[in-house]
Amino acid sequence: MDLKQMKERQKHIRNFSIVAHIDHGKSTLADRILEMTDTVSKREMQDQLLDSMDLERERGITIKLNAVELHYHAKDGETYIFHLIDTPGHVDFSYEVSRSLAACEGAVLVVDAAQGVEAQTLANVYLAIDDNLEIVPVINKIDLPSAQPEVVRQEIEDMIGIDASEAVLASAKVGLGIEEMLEQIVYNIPAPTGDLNAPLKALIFDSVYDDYRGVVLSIRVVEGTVKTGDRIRLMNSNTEYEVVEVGVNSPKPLKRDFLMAGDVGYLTASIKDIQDTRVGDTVTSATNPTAKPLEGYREMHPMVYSGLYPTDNAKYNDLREALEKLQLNDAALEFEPETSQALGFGFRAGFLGMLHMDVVQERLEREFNMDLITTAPSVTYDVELTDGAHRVVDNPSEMPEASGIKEINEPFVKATVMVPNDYVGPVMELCQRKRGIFVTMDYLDDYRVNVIYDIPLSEIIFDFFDRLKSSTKGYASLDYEIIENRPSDLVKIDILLNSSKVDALSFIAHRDFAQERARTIVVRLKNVIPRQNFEIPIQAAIGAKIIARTNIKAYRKDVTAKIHTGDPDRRAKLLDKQKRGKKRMKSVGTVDVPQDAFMAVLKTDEEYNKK
Ligand SMILES: Nc1nc2c(ncn2[C@@H]2O[C@H](COP(=O)(O)OP(=O)(O)OP(=O)(O)O)[C@@H](O)[C@H]2O)c(=O)[nH]1
Repeated sequence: MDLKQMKERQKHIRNFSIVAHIDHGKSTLADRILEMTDTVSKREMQDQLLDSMDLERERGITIKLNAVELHYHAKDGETYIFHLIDTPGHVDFSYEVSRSLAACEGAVLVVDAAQGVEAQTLANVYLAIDDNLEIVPVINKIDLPSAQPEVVRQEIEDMIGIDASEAVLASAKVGLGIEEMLEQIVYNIPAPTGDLNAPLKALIFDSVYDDYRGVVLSIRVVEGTVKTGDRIRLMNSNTEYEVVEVGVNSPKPLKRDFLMAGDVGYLTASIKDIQDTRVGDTVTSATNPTAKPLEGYREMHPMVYSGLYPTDNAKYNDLREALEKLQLNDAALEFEPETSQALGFGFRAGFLGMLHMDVVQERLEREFNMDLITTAPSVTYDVELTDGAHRVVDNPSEMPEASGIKEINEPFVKATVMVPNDYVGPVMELCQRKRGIFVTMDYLDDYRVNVIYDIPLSEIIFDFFDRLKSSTKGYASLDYEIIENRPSDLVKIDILLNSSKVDALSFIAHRDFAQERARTIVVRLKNVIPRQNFEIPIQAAIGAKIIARTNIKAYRKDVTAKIHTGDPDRRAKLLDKQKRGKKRMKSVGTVDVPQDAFMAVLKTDEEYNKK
């Protein structure tokens, strides 16, 4: 292809993302686009094709971003090359959103015609506006009887401040408005303009590890071109490789001769060392390098930490390898080795939020066959000691002795809850119960309010979101950002099983709630730890002072007798069942402790209320 042809091709490229609040229909809309552009044959069409991980399909949420190349035959008779980059909508994953937006010139903004603009719609669209992307508004789900497209159109104008007079009225479900949206993408989103003759400059916006090909980089070429055999350099890690293959996802990988400025595709170069590739890094030519790397991504910092331990201690190295591979396409995941007296060798891992934590744990179990014990999540505390020194504590068991502490500071977030008028009461009640400090309340229109509170992050990460949803019949939406550390009157509570302290069960609570919580937790532990042939006392203590206790009674008769059955098949089955049941248990001293026990600290309010 000569330069003139390349220039012509570049004019026909459109790079865009779809941004929306969770469940407003991004994935369904992406599926319709794939159909309309004949990218996938009907036979291959599987609902929500872009959500490639099983986990995503099961949970119905988009987590990893995916880029596909599509060809659209527009009404003007020309064929356009679309690169569609999917983005997640959940509050935990906004870092992924900013990654995909950096590879685009435009964004399709999807708003549910019945729900209207929600907290995450705003957060995500502002990321796009900050990046100077052209916005194509789409009002989706107009097939719903409760749809109010005109109200929502006005909302987009008032709340986001963009022109929505041309907003596409669509139904991804029944396939309405899809062509109009594709036409608007062609006309409203600008073609990329990167210099085709300049030295190669490409942004790594995602990467995955493939056993055969090594690291597969997802790149947006900003300037120049790249082809098989080129020597490339990763600028931040300062390593060089020879390109083995370039191509696009269509959505299956499709080999190409080259990628040029404006293209979004993949690149492999037999990169075996995962540490070398960093999302946000710039790829350039080793022989003719560009002077300055692209601006990387905003770094994301984990907010929640938990311990990950293999149930089988021999699997420690497998767990490390699995974490390294996951980290490759999950820039926000952090981990470091940790030892626990109770659990042995494992890792302390940092996550963006609870969903992120769940997803990582599930991926470790499914994709890497790990059997894990995870400890209750904790935030990071800044502890000022009496000698003036500061210590950062992300593991409750490492909290220094109370006598050595001057002050404990915990992270606070500014939480914005968008809710219909009628539910303001329950929302405020919930925020107060979670130690929230009221900031302000803004009426958005006649029926909706933004309620703003400063709340300790530790209260948000547990069950706040579930509670918010259930107390507002699902109408509230939440967005939050970390603001600062503030002093709180916090104490560490230790749990003793059979009189010995189990470090992995320690937790931090506000002094006013400590006793109540301790009581709840010992009862929960009693319910989840199986009886053994001796009595097991469970105690909760602050320092040397016991603040709650209960006992797990011993077995009365030998239930193992039950498996002495004559039928060998049946016996094998029973033993097998027993083995499986045992899997997610860890022997702590003389007591077998199941996974549930380590999460007991998370279940809070139901038990309080029951009392
Ligand atoms: N009635 C109706 N339902 C729709 C429409 N589009 C999507 N849905 C439904 O809305 C739900 C959410 O759709 P998704 O496409 O999974 O939403 P999403 O925004 O991709 O969600 P995340 O990927 O989790 O952020 C699904 O049950 C869809 O079937 C539509 O036009 N009309």
